[in-house]
Amino acid sequence: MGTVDDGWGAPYDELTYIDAYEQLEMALLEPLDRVLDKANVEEFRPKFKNQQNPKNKYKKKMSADEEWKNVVYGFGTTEESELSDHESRKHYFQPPLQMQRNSFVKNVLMSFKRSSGMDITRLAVMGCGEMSLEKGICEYLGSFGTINVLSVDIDPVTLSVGQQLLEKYLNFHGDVLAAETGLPVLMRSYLGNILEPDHRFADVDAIVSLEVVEHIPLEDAKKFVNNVLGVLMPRIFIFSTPNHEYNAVFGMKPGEFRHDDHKFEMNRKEFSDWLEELSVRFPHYQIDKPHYIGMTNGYEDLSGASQAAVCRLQSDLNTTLPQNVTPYETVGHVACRLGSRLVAYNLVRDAFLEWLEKTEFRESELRKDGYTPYWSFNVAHILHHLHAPVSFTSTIDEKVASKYIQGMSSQKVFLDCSHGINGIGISLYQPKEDLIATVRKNAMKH
Ligand SMILES: C[S@@+](CC[C@H](N)C(=O)[O-])C[C@H]1O[C@@H](n2cnc3c(N)ncnc32)[C@H](O)[C@@H]1O
Ligand SMILES: [Mg+2]
Repeated sequence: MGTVDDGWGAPYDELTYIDAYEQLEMALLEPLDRVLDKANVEEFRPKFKNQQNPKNKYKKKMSADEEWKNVVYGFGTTEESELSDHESRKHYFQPPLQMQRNSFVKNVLMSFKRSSGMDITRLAVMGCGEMSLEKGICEYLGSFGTINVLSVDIDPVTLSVGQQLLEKYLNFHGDVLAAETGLPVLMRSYLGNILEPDHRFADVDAIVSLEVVEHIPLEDAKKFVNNVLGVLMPRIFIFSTPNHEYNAVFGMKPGEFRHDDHKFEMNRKEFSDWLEELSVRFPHYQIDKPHYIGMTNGYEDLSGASQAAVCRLQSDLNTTLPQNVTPYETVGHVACRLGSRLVAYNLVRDAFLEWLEKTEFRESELRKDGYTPYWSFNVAHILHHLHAPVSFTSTIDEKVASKYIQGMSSQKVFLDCSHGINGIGISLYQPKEDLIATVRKNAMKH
């Protein structure tokens, strides 16, 4: 890999890409420690909490909250008001709070990558839940220089839902992701308790844990954070938790928690005191003052709905956790195939050039059914000249390859599907040398 002058993108060469793809395919063949029962995503949505505790679904919510919504937005009760998770009533925040938290993480990681000049090769998400963050940031993973994402959660049902939603997302956005710059990313999920450190999570550059600590008793939550900063020691750690004072905005009574499963909620002073304590205890981390996420007009004095900590490792310390400490079980893996379009394009280009050099254009094979005499060639034959593992070449579609060839030849080649195959046509009056020169010139840059 070359150096990046402005800290963005990554000028990987073809070989690096192909190697990465090959490694990815191998990793996807590794057996999982456990296969999770497939959870029913439809039933599970919209909130995991209701699913775990179906009674909550029918609990009537306070009217103060509904009144507030009426006042501010002029609409009445919706299904959302039946949710036990107050903040997820999306009308409070535009964009939704969850999305704002994800983009906060994206921005912090982007600037961390830029200022440190180092790739965030491995990124871990602890208490990943439905993998909202994973979905939200996958298109940026190339800019971070990420090739591995590790996600862990203790709840197999949530994890199964997360896996399914992530896979759906990756498939649906496959084309966009393929056009992004970056190496392919292996996204692996683990079943485990974040209170127990696992060496694979000690070996990462960044750890993110959004809205998780408050779901664990305070003492354990502190133990978890101490483990991250003292044992796992990532280069950057980001975690968030609700700002309890902000519950007033949702029309909640003082002391009432935002979510039934919360074991504690902190006000701004408690959270900032916690971060002070951490700074003293872990002097090798520089810990920012709390960041606030999710604002509502008229409530500026309450700062924001979520409070987040950003901790950056100051010295070149590494974990002392032994490699054989791996309590988490691997339960899934999926590929985010960033950059594959560029690789495919350049491979097709090399194949086309090689084919052009080796193929004789014989007079006897000229077709005369067109406006001018031309040769028609089967694209499949050109693709025999692809030099890459089958696992990759098999993902290159013939039709798409024909379009690439048409583009790289500056339209000096035309698409010819008139003979029942994916073909390209080359006119008798198109000099071969000129065609080769054009294709050489039209390399797509990483
Ligand atoms: C409110 S959800 C947040 C999910 C996700 N981070 C997000 O931002 O959407 C909290 C998650 O923490 C997980 N969790 C709670 N205690 C845990 C533990 N001890 N180990 C691992 N995960 C835990 C829960 O299963 C749940 O999925
Ligand atoms: Mg929560």
